[in-house]
Amino acid sequence: MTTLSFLWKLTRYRKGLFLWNALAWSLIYLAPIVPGLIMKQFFDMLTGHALYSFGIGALIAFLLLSALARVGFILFGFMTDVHFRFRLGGLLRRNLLKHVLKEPGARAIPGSSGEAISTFRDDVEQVEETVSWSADALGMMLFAAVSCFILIRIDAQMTLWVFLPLIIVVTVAQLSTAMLQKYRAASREATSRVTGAISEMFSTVQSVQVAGAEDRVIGRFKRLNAQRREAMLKDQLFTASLDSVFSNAVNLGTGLILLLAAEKMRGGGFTVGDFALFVYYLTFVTQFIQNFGKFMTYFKVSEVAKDRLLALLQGADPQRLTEHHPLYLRGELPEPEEPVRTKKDRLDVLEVHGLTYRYPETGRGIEGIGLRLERGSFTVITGRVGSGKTTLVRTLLGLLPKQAGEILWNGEPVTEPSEFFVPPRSAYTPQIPRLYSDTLENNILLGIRPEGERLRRAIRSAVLEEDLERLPQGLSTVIGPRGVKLSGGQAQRTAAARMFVRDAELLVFDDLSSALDVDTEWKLWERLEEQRQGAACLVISHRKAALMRADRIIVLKQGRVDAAGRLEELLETNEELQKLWHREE
Ligand SMILES: Nc1ncnc2c1ncn2[C@@H]1O[C@H](COP(=O)(O)OP(=O)(O)OP(=O)(O)O)[C@@H](O)[C@H]1O
Repeated sequence: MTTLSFLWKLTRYRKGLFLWNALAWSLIYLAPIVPGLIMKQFFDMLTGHALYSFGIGALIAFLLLSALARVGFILFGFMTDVHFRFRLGGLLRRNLLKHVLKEPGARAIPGSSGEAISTFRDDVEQVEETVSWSADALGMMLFAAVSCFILIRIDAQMTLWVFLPLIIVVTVAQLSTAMLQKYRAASREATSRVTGAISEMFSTVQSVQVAGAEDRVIGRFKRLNAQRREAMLKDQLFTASLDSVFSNAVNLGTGLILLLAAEKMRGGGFTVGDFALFVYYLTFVTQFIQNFGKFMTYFKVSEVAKDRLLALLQGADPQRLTEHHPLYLRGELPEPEEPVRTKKDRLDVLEVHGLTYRYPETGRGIEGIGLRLERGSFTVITGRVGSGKTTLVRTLLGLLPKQAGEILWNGEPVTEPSEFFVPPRSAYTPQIPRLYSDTLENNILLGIRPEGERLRRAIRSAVLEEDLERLPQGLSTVIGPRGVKLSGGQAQRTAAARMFVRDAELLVFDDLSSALDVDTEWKLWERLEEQRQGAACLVISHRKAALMRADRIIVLKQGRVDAAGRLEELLETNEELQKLWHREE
């Protein structure tokens, strides 16, 4: 997608608003034409060259009126501009966020969250700026055309001297854009790395303290800042140099005009009013040249911004970035849609054949996994640390992109696991639950409104009801960023309640019980048994409470299925399971 078509598609999102904006800014830029002509009239009146004769009072009234009209246009222009660019930025951020939330978890963003935030903030703002400046560019061009017409009629040669600097500036700007783009990309990259480091530091405070790595972390942060300073300096220096080229070219032109005008006035073919008009318009022509250069710079820089925005899409259709969707800026927000359960969603049997995923960085992962889950079954995946348990469930659920294998839901192939394995078909609790700084209730519900007793039942199944009584405001307790006000076990059970309240057909637990004491874990599995109404459970665990309950155990070793069967047989035949079992003892 070219930058021009990208910006054009965005502009079309609010055509009407853009037209109003373009009209307002055209009027703002055209407005100085009028006082220029009034001034010419005034000086020609003084020297007796005036075509029409007005009193001084009338001229002052004209000047005041034109100034007032310009103030009105500016007010209107700023209003349309703010509304227009806010919607454009909103659309871009909405489309990006929608894409990020739809991608499989492991692929959601290509870099760190800090880098993504910098793209959401700075690059979107850059694009807004460019589109908003296109209205200015239009207004400036109109002013150039009209003033040029008036000035050429007075003196064509002089007019050339006004516009000559413009041609120089445009050429210089064109020639240097490639370099500017390079410096801008480098400075944005360096800023992203600094933001990324800040977000990493905040999210790993405890690990840094435990490892005693404060000095090294700060050292790295300082190095990143030094790199950013260097990149920013180059970027700013180059931009400022380009600016000074623009303004000096214009100053040079001004000097030439003054020399030429003096000569012509002595000859008598040029009135004082003409001179006043040239000098007056020159100020605006200067602004025009500088601003037009600025617009061209913005245009080039927005190419960098566009590329960084597209990088967040990770190869998805670029058109997704500019698709037109409502933003709901006024009135009530639409209710989130609760998934409707259909007959096809019911799980009778889930089969997996030859499932493979290897992490590109380490070449480790899972290879050729097969499994079969029937309605109401309880399957445990077990194995040593690093044997591939988490990779298996994440690949099955589409949170990692499978590299080979087939997944069949009631015999039907699942083509997009990341879109398919969501409630009401499936719900998942990861090893480390993701909780938010909100109330416990909102953390469990995440926007849905369960009817009747569903929430209370989910809380009971997750063995959370006693904790609720002890929390100061029960379900309305705000649990702090990432749920820091909860214990590890409470956080895991909150995540479990979030899963249970969705009444899914397939419940996937990744080591849910790792932070639970033995009694609580027994209670949890027992209550789940009473409540789950035919849902199949896929549970990663090496704990006895889960293994003893399993209809089928799958033992993983180095990414492959080492053995599968019931506990009693495996305890006799499988060495891996024997070791895990005895370690538990
Ligand atoms: N993000 C990653 N990038 C590269 N390699 C990874 C990544 N995550 C895991 N691995 C590797 O893949 C293999 C399987 O990891 P996985 O997390 O699936 O094991 P696991 O059995 O779930 O371990 P645990 O019991 O610690 O949760 C391991 O060798 C691990 O080093």
